[in-house]
Amino acid sequence: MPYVKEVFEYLKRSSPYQKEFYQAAEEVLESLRPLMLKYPKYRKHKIIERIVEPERQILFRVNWVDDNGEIQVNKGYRIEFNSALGPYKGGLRFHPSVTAGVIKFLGFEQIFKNALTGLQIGGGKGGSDFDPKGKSDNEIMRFCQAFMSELFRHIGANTDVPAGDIGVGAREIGYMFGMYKKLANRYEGILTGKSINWGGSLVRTEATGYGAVYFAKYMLEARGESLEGKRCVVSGSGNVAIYTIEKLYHLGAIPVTCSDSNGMVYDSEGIDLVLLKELKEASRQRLTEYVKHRPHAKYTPSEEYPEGCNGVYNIECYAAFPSATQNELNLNDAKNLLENGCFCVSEGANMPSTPEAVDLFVESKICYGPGKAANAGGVSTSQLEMAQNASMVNWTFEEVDERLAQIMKNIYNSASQTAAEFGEPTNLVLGANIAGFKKVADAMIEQGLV
Ligand SMILES: NC(=O)C1=CN([C@@H]2O[C@H](COP(=O)(O)OP(=O)(O)OC[C@H]3O[C@@H](n4cnc5c(N)ncnc54)[C@H](OP(=O)(O)O)[C@@H]3O)[C@@H](O)[C@H]2O)C=CC1
Ligand SMILES: O=C(O)CCC(=O)C(=O)O
Repeated sequence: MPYVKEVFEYLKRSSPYQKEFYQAAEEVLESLRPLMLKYPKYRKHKIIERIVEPERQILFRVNWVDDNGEIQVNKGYRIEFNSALGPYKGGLRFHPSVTAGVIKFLGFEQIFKNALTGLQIGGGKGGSDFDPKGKSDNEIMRFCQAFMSELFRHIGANTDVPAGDIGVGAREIGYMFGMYKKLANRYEGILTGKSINWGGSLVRTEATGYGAVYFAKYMLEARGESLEGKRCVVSGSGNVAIYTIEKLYHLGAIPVTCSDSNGMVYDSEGIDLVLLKELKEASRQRLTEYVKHRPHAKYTPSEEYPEGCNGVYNIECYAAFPSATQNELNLNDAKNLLENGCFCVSEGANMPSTPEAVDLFVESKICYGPGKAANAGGVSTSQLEMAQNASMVNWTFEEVDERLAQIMKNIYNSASQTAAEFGEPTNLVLGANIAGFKKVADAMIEQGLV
């Protein structure tokens, strides 16, 4: 269909140098071909042309002072992509690799992910090229305050509700919330991922990792399989990776790897979760420390990974949980996984697999859960936090966890039923993209040209 191609060419011309955004947009647009043929109304209302343009993009300067008294300057971003289904919702990423194109890809994915949850949340994302690594706690606080001193005028409990992502966890959310409260003179739910002591929800910390494992469980159950007793590989060692590992243990699986940007750990006896939490959540150390406490485990620096490969995906496993960052799993990695018997890939990270790797997973008909479906547990639980804030109640851990599991099941059902409706029952990329798009597109039509 030349129409989709034209929109894609337009995007490249009008938003130059945003390769991650083109990648995310191309995957969605390609999936939409059968839907566009079946329902001409989407073309009539120019939904594709409208949905690829953010409703608003905010780019701002962030000045702050480091511990040596030097002035530092970073870029801040918030993209308010689509509000057809509710207030803009999506995390903030602090990482030196952040660019306008990275934030745009993340915001674009967020529209469809949030729609899939079935909850009333629109799509947004934000962040900064600030590098939290090696910064003192005071530097982190001053940066977060400076960032919020501009962001506060754009967000609101019913307007735009950011949360965490790479480099933004409970500590950063706390500092940003404090600054918002001071500037706005209001105590309200303008961020999620807050501490339990002052408005957070139980399970939000665990939600993305738990959700990715629940999603794998539902994909496998549909094929008469399970994770019990199975060896699994996990990449990353941040929030998503840690709670993926935790839930894998709950289900009787054996997670044997984790990684950071410098290298990976292979622990054939299973990752020591208490140790990993201590190293990453409490003392913020590198994974090289892990093997000092677990001498039988093997640490491989990333320079020693087989050429063109991510070492994590070279380990024999039944299921893989990419939980670090975009494009961390390429075609070589996908081939290695399949050759080593991997039958299930559930993406905790956003767009961790390259397009060639995605194609191979889809062709091979393994259980493949794309990020916008498999990692939607985080944002879903953020919405549960918003619901608790709005009604001034607190739900128990079990209550939130049950709702999370049910939401992940609904997402799986919606993606797989849509995939079946369009003639490719195992293709959850197709199913997730069409199901998410349709919800947003119908809302856009019903709300008129705004
Ligand atoms: N937190 C959430 O609720 C959600 C997160 N996600 C996605 O999950 C992924 C992980 O996020 P999260 O766990 O929150 O972030 P964290 O900052 O807690 O952890 C990120 C982990 O990924 C590693 N990593 C980051 N960048 C790279 C890179 N370029 N190469 C190799 N490793 C890298 C980090 O290693 P190092 O410390 O060395 O940088 C770290 O181990 C991201 O894709 C995020 O968008 C998706 C949905 C919700
Ligand atoms: O919890 C949220 O609002 C957003 C989580 C997020 O950034 C994501 O789903 O990628």
